[in-house]
Amino acid sequence: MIELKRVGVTYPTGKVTALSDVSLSIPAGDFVFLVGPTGAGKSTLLKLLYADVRATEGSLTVAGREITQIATKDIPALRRQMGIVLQDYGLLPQRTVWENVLFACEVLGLPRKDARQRVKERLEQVGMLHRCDAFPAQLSGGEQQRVAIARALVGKPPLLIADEPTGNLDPETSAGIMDALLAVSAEGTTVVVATHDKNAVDRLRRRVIAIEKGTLARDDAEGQYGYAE
Ligand SMILES: Nc1ncnc2c1ncn2[C@@H]1O[C@H](COP(=O)(O)OP(=O)(O)OP(=O)(O)O)[C@@H](O)[C@H]1O
Repeated sequence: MIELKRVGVTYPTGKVTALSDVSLSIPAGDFVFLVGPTGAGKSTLLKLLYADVRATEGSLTVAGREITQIATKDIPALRRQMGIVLQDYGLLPQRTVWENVLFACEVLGLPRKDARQRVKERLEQVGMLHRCDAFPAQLSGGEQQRVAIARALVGKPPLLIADEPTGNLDPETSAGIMDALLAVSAEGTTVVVATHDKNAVDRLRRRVIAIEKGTLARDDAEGQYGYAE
């Protein structure tokens, strides 16, 4: 599903090397936590996967395609293969929960009848169907993040990328969000989650890839959070 070969990223601004010599392979269906101190390069690694930043060294394949030199015009097609969940939820404030998820279906060009069924299924899966008429401002952070996950998944993408999805949430709500991601993984979706959520990583004991100072420090099959902060 994901293959990085000796990938490096140097941002042009200030010549910051965010990643160097990172090689890793994530097979389809894997659930991976990406951990590491602030500034280690986790977001950069995720951004590479959805072609928001480009590799300046090495090569990478995502969802079966070589994307090292992907043309800008081909990026929307790549992103249709994945759901992306970020820390700030990114819901449209003027639209209801239902409309937010339906909008993602429209962007994907799904037939209307099919779309309604999928919106219902996904909101049910994340436990938010009962709030389908609410606007984002009427929801808690955890509820908004659940809706964001439903929206990311409505196109049934083979890959889900989440960047600190529980960053602003209390431990109990975070646990619920992580369990929702695990449920998605159980359906066969490949899930990659960058997180500082020690509780979740230690509780779920999944594959843990640790990045430190832009390099791959650790890759454990049933890993734990710990690294020197
Ligand atoms: N657009 C950019 N231009 C220049 N430097 C950047 C840019 N984005 C990130 N960096 C730098 O690249 C390095 C890695 O940043 P990145 O955001 O990937 O870290 P992170 O591990 O996700 O951190 P955090 O846990 O705080 O989110 C940092 O030194 C950061 O300052």
